[in-house]
Amino acid sequence: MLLSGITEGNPTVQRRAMAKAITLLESTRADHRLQADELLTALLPHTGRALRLGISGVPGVGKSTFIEALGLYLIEQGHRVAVLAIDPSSTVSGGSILGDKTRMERLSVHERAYIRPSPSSGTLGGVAEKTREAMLVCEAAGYDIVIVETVGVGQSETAVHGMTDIFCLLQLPNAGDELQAIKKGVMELADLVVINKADLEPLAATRAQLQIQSSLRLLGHHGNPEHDPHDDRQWQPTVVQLSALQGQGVAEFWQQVSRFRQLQTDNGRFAAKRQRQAQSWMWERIEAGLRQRFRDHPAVKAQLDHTTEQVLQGQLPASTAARQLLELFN
Ligand SMILES: Nc1nc2c(ncn2[C@@H]2O[C@H](COP(=O)(O)OP(=O)(O)OP(=O)(O)O)[C@@H](O)[C@H]2O)c(=O)[nH]1
Repeated sequence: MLLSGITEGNPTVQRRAMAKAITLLESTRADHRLQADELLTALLPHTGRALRLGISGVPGVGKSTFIEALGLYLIEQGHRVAVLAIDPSSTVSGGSILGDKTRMERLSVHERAYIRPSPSSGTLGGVAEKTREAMLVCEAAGYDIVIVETVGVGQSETAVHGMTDIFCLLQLPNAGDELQAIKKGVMELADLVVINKADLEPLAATRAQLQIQSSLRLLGHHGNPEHDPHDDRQWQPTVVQLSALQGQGVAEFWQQVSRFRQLQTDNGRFAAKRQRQAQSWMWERIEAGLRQRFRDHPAVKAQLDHTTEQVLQGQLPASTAARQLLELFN
């Protein structure tokens, strides 16, 4: 029922089915998880056709303004747009700052848009897993552009980068910010850097664009040794200027995204990246699952505190402790 509601339902039925499916995916009950896995497997043949776009940037850089402008532009072009979010703070506070519907007032009420806030509990890995699964639901429902948004802090950017086809980093025009991004290692993740609020400081925006463009050339794409900065059949990370507030530069931004898609499809990297992502996703979840089972194992549970204390007191080498605990798990 849920399956046909998602793939074939009229807009109202579909929206309800999507919300139900995503709630099911986010549930922690074991029986729900079984149903969710069945649903995902059934949905899989209907997925994979959307473009998955990751967007990050520090609070205040203009993500919501940009996503709203981009979303409305894409809808005008005939697309259907889903917006999902990974908010690391939600895992701590239980509340979500991202994906709040009031932030994108026009987009959120549009019938060709679907906006879902960040799942609000669990580890970052868990939250990312649920978002990735929600993305599949959106794709099965025929949304051909899926935007996954995150704030420019911590590991959440790596998570979003790991589930999207193209990763865009929003930056402010004033100098200095780009250096921070380079330091944090986020710049290497970016396929496309957007200097937003270019209307406020046009000169600074141009300066930032040039600076970042040359840093990106130095960094090499994603630290990938196979990347050749002179090969025009490969995507070269690009910097664009934009004013989300005035809607200026949105079409140019989309042109770049389309060029990325075309180029990377032609050279085989688009498909290869998705395969790599699926594989590392599988391993990440296996590792997370094993860690949880290890912690829940009765014999390990009984011994863990004591052994940890011994390691802390310098009475037992950490590696020996690990071996002993793993022995108990066996
Ligand atoms: N001048 C100008 N202001 C902008 C532009 N884009 C966004 N703003 C303003 O910047 C402020 C922050 O924008 P948001 O879109 O809420 O920023 P955000 O990054 O989504 O921030 P959070 O929603 O807190 O994560 C708002 O007051 C916007 O109106 C722009 O291109 N030019």
